[in-house]
Amino acid sequence: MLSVSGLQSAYGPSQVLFDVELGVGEGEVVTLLGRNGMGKTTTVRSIMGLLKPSAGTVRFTGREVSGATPETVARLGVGLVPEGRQTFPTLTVRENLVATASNRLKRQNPWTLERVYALFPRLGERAGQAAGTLSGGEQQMLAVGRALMTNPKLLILDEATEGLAPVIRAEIWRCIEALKAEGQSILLIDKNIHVLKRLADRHYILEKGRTVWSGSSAELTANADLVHRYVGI
Ligand SMILES: Nc1ncnc2c1ncn2[C@@H]1O[C@H](COP(=O)(O)OP(=O)(O)OP(=O)(O)O)[C@@H](O)[C@H]1O
Repeated sequence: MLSVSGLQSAYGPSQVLFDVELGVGEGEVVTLLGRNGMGKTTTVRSIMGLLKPSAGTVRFTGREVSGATPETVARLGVGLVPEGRQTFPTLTVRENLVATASNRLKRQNPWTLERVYALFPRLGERAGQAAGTLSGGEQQMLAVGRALMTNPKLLILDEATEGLAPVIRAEIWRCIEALKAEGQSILLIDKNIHVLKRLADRHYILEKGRTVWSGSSAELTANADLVHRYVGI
């Protein structure tokens, strides 16, 4: 579904990605791991068309999308929950959810307000409340709900549980598990490696803008020194 190969990206003169390789198959949950500043968010920005790669390829559902606009990438079916949530603060929860909603890919059983409220009952209870007045955890749920309302083929979550209270974090994990059970393809960036080992099928580790390791959850578990070296846990 998503295949990234030899990806290089820079911010002006400063090169950040040197050789990123990663892939997400249909119905797979895949993680991108690595310490702070190793290039995870830059990889996501490059996939989404928010940053134009200087070399390498990004293919999504068989189409080359390196250099495509964010609108094109979104229209092809990539939904992003960006780092820092970025919901529309003055719009209500409901307005946020419908603002970018679509089912362009004609998915059966598409996401609707009702389905999002069933997944996150707190959002239903606060449907008429301005997003800016929600707690951090509720805003995160809204960011996930908003991405789902675009009915993406691939959902990318960049640090979706960062800074959340454990109970809220658990709710986000529960939601991701439910999405996985439905066959949703997901690329996850997160630091909760213990949860990720249980939840995800495969993992990639980035070190200074390069993919230095990839493998299954069992392989990751068997390589505690690897995790310590590259992820710092
Ligand atoms: N807009 C920018 N301009 C210049 N350099 C940037 C910019 N954004 C990020 N960088 C640099 O690119 C490198 C990779 O950053 P990136 O945000 O991709 O890392 P990350 O692995 O996602 O880390 P984190 O977990 O801290 O978000 C860092 O050295 C960072 O300082």
